[in-house]
Amino acid sequence: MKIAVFGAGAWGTALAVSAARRHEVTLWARDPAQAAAIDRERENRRYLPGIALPPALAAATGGAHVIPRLAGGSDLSIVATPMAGLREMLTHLRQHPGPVAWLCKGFEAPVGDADGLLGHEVKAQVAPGLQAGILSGPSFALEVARGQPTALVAASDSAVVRDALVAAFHSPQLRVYGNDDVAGVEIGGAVKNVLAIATGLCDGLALGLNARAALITRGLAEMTRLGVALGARPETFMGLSGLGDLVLTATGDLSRNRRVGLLLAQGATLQQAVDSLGHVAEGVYCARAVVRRARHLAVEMPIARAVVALLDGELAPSGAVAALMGRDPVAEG
Ligand SMILES: NC(=O)c1ccc[n+]([C@@H]2O[C@H](COP(=O)([O-])OP(=O)(O)OC[C@H]3O[C@@H](n4cnc5c(N)ncnc54)[C@H](O)[C@@H]3O)[C@@H](O)[C@H]2O)c1
Ligand SMILES: O=P(O)(O)OC[C@H](O)CO
Repeated sequence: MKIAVFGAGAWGTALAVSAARRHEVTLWARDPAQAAAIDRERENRRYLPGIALPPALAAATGGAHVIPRLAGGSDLSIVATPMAGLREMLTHLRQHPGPVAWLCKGFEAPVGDADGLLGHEVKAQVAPGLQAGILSGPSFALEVARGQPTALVAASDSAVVRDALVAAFHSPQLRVYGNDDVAGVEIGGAVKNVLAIATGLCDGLALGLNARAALITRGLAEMTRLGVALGARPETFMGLSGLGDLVLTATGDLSRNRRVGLLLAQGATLQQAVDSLGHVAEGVYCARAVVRRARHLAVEMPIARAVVALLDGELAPSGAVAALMGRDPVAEG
């Protein structure tokens, strides 16, 4: 099949590499110099160094006007930008019938009094006719690019989209499970980023393994509460995009979000932490949206609130710990 991947960061490149072992893949980079370097060097040295690109992967560039044409010539289009680029990409794809899937894990940053939206809510606003979904789950780009065993979840209310994602990416190295709980899969992928900042902080402060297990477990409870309030199924949070991605991101040192927490614990400023990554850490950008939506729905999310207070400089790392541990006793649930 023919697959177009829009966005040549670490994750778009890794999935393009994985699919190009069996399919014809075009990897679109918005920066012409980056596209030329990828084609010349047969490697994405800026975002995924050390991974050779298969011959069936071609780099492309060009302004927004080429996006509908590339999508039209493909059986599946993948939006591989961070959450901040999803709205614009879907706008360029609004006349396209699909199938389309995005990879980003987050909420849009809130604008004014409006809530920050999940991917499917952005799609409903800008491209309501598009057959679309999300590919998510516990997956570090480097491991997927190396062909290490990984399981993903393809979420869409359209069986056409789920089937296209399975046909494109399922392989002996990569299992792709279908799910029609789009909101649940999106919320799992977004909230785990915020919680990974918290566990990075916890480990950076050497608070211990008990503390880390408590954060993961109580974080999962927060994620599930928000998800159910937003219409997701509770069992989704026991799956790949809930517990699975939370465990990976909260404990795996390849995680950029976890690294933000580790760096803050060492005394770095948020700007220093973000600058040192060279990649997006979505938890930094969506934590406020998570907390705001929770507040509007009267959902209690103390860990996410502590992360926002830390990111906003209202609490120091030690203050965030004290704020969480000093809360009144409550029943587990
Ligand atoms: N890296 C991973 O292991 C991984 C795994 C699963 C999901 N994700 C998610 O995939 C998304 C992309 O992550 P990544 O690791 O590829 O990020 P990255 O930082 O490695 O690369 C981001 C890419 O998007 C481009 N970009 C940035 N802002 C843009 C915008 N507004 N419009 C268009 N293009 C833009 C950049 O030029 C770059 O090519 C994130 O939401 C991330 O949470 C990442
Ligand atoms: O590096 P992170 O923290 O953005 O996490 C990458 C993936 O989302 C893990 O599934």
